[in-house]
Amino acid sequence: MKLLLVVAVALVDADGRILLAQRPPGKSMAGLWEFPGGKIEPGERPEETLIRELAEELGITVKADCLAPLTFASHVYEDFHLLMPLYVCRRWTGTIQGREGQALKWVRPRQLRDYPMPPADEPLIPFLLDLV
Ligand SMILES: Nc1nc2c([nH]c(=O)n2[C@@H]2O[C@H](COP(=O)(O)OP(=O)(O)OP(=O)(O)O)[C@@H](O)[C@H]2O)c(=O)[nH]1
Repeated sequence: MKLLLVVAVALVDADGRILLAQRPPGKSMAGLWEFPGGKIEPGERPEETLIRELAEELGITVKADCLAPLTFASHVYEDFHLLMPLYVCRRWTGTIQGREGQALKWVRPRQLRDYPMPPADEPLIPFLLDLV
């Protein structure tokens, strides 16, 4: 089975809320809420992937040393195995905007379970509850 490496980040604001992005219609798992991020392109370091994805998806600038590793997801989907490191970031520059038409929501860790997420993400929630 194919191993898919995706890198994601929990952006945390000054109130301890976490940013979720809603997968747009037409994509797999449309409507579910996920952490910003994406697939690692050949030759990229995971931090570079996140820096690129955060600029493309949200219009913000993040430095590699503001990305702290938190945990990872390992989940079997129907046609691939997802391995997804999750970073935490509390510092960025620029104003967050959904540049790909995706809805965005700042969510308190205790409210994360109110937002349907991809199945790979559910085991990550306790780590976020501990963090904030
Ligand atoms: N960015 C992100 N991707 C996630 C999360 N959880 C999760 O299962 N994934 C999966 O990881 C893959 C990320 O792909 P992507 O974000 O780069 O590309 P994409 O939306 O076009 O995916 P697609 O090829 O399934 O349509 C998707 O299969 C997505 O469903 C998450 O919290 N954040």
